[in-house]
Amino acid sequence: IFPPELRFAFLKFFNRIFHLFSSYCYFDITEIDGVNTNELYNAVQLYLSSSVSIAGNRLSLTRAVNSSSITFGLSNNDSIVDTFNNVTVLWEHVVTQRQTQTFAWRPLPEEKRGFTLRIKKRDKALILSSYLDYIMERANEIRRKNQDRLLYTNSRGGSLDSRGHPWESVPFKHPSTFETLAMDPVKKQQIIDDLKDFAEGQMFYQKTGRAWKRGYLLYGPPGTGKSSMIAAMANHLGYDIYDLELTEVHSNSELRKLLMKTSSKSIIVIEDIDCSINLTNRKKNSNATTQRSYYDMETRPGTGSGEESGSERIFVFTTNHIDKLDPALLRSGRMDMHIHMSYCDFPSLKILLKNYWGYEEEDVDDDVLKEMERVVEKAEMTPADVSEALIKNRRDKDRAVRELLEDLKSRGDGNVKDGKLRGQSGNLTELEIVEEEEKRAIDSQNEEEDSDEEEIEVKDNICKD
Ligand SMILES: Nc1ncnc2c1ncn2[C@@H]1O[C@H](COP(=O)(O)OP(=O)(O)OP(=O)(O)O)[C@@H](O)[C@H]1O
Ligand SMILES: [Mg+2]
Repeated sequence: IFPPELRFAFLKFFNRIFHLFSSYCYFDITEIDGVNTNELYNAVQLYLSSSVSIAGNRLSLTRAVNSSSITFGLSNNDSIVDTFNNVTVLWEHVVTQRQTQTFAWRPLPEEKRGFTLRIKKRDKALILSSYLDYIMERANEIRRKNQDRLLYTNSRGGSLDSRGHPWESVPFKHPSTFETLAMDPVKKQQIIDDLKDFAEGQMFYQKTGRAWKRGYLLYGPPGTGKSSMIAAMANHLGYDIYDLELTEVHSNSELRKLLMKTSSKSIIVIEDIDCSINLTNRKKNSNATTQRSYYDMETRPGTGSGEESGSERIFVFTTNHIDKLDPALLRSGRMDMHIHMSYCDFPSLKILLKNYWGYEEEDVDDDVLKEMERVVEKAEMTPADVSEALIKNRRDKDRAVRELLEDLKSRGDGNVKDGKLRGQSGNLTELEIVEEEEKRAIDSQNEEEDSDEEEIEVKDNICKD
């Protein structure tokens, strides 16, 4: 009845009035912007799939290629509430049918999808840009965590692949997590907290002008979980692992190339660092410095990947013999945390019982548990040994536990008899002497570190002034 022009004008007018009185503003984020895919759309989708307490009763599920996890999403025309900095916003997923195209170079999907964000007008300035930044950041993180990890190795001894990369990669599927890692829970939590502070510390590193890196030294006998710890770190953070085989590196420039080709948010691992040293010492001049400088080198401006403060790297070194390490390697700034992985103690034993048998503390006979607590440290069994004992009798849990206890007892008695442990007299045994020496070596390093740190602080202050 009305001519279309009039109808349109009326609608426009009505809309304007409506918006004038509405206390909300709306932002449309369409999936396809012109012909390009809108990155923000994907980010919002990922973000909503994880961080919002999902209350909608219809969710869509997706699983990406190369991923082992499933993500939830908002179904068509559903909405969801989110809060950011105490501001509440509403997201709506809007899906409409697209008009059929007669011809297009690149056919568009039949449905037109988009998110509409509703924010109170008075909150707009407060949060909009920081909220969107936050969403992009979270989405990247989720993307990384959903993807399977990669393990890179330099076993080709310096030769490059067809694309000029010195690293070879395979999917990394180590199941170890901090939950399954058997070690003192307090120490474990310290490490988790340290990783968290580091991963979230970009601002700190930028502000202080320090390279965004952290070094961990894991030491202890074989089978105590050093490699498992590295896997747990990678799984926890969602980082890839670069397993750097130093014996395959022939020069500093080669090492530099390798380090330059590592990506940000990765863990660079150098296992058995004491063995690498023995080997490299043979060729004195070029390589004696190698083991020390790889850690420093990567972070010097101009030698890194070119995006210094934004590129985040964790170095992990492992050794069975901390006493054989070059003292300079233990010095300030090179290792931020020394982590002693040791024989199975009672808390670790309980974790292993839970891993393998699903045992909670109350499931195991009280007397057996007490007996285990009494003997486990004397037995000096590694978590690897205990794990082995636990899976030996897969079909008979009770028997497995009984046999493990017997095993612990006999080893413990043997150790006491051989005088390997602290005897009645309180004298230190051979083993403990080694441990004491390790501790002393580290303590003296720490002291040096402290004084070095003071020096750095002074320098920092001078710079500030
Ligand atoms: N702390 C632990 N928590 C859980 N499982 C462990 C632990 N330590 C060892 N294990 C078990 O033993 C196996 C071997 O351990 P892992 O390779 O981590 O030891 P390692 O300290 O790296 O030894 P090496 O010095 O020989 O490299 C692991 O795959 C795991 O099943
Ligand atoms: Mg190992």
